[in-house]
Amino acid sequence: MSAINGGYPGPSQMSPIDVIFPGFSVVSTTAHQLLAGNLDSYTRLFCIFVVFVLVTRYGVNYVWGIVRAYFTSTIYVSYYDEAYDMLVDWIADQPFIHNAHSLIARDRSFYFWYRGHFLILYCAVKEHREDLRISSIGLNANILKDLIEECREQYLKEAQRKISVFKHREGEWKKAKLRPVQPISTVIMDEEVKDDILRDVDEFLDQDMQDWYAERGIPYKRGYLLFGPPGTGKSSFSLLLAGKHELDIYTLQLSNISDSTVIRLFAELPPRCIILLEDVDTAGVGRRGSVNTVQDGNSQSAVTLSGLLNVLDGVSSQEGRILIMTTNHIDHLDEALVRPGRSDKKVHFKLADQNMSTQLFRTVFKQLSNKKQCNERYDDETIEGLAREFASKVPEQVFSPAEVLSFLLERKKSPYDAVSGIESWVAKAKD
Ligand SMILES: Nc1ncnc2c1ncn2[C@@H]1O[C@H](COP(=O)(O)OP(=O)(O)OP(=O)(O)O)[C@@H](O)[C@H]1O
Repeated sequence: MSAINGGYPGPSQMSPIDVIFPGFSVVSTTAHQLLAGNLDSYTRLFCIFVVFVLVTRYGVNYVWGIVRAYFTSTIYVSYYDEAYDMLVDWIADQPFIHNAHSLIARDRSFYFWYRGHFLILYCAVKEHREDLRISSIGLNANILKDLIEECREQYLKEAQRKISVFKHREGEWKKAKLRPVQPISTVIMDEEVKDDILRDVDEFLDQDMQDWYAERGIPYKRGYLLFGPPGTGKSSFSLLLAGKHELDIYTLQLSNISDSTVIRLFAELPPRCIILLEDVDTAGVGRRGSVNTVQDGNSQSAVTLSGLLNVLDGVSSQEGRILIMTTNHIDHLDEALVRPGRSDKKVHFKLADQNMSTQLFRTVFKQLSNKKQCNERYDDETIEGLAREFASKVPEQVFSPAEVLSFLLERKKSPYDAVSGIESWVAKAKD
């Protein structure tokens, strides 16, 4: 034994130097034996292998630890920092990540190039929250500052692409949520009808238009009545219209509100905004004489048609406000509500026809570049053929776009399943 060890501590014995350089004893013992040449060739090969493993295991880590400690710049982003959300949003769009949430679920490192610099992203999970650390080689931290700045800019740009939706609560407007702005093309409807209303809104919001109205003494406001069966896209269209023009949207359910509250809420509207009155027919204000009685505080009060008309015509509802009323039953509405001046344009939202079913199919199964797909990749031609086949099996004007979309979403993993399942779904739905 002593001949083999040659006076050096064996692998099982720890020398104090092992604390500083783990594995030192093993390496030095082996090296000594090799240099002494008193081993047979198999043992020598084995020793070389062990040395190699140890050097790889400890040496690389050790050198990397030194580089990290003394030759890298690092920024730490805690879960509670504002920069955390910005960074995670940015990471989610990077090609080296396929799913940002899988990144954030466990301890791991990612290596990537950013503007010609090699960066390391490390995610550390601590007590159900994650902290991020990004390092670059070199002592100049400018590249990390640039990265954070880019994340911030992207984040702010995205926030701008969200619209504020206000709802009324206890007689006050409350910001309900920020909604991401999607293109209005995602609402599928007759293209001519859509173009017509979009052109009308564009023209109304044109910069010179306010003066044009003022010079002629015409109140600067515009009203639209969107009518059609449930689930045909009336509310979605209104929200996306707000997004398109970067306007805040104020939504009002008239069914539990009094005249005095409506007056107060309209008085608080900002100059340029959209006010959305949903399902005006169900509010009890659809026709003259009908009164919707509600509890408002302690006193019995009700929103009335005349009360609503006064508010819509009043000064507080001018200055560039767009009124959108939606209803499932245009025939239930009083003429006064439908007439031009209050409803300048009436837009019919229809049940799905063949063209709409084809477009809904495309929406669900189209391939998005750089985005993770939840279904297998199919080429455009295949999707196009399947979309036409699918639409030919959906009867015209029977189902709402919401119903067709919901059917497709349940089968979003396979366009073939959607095509093969549509006939039995239609038959069942018609029963
Ligand atoms: N024309 C459409 N194009 C695309 N998606 C649609 C369309 N219509 C409905 N949808 C889908 O159905 C959901 C419900 O639609 P939405 O609330 O806009 O319908 P609505 O006509 O306002 O219904 P309601 O009359 O019941 O208020 C939407 O979130 C959207 O996903």
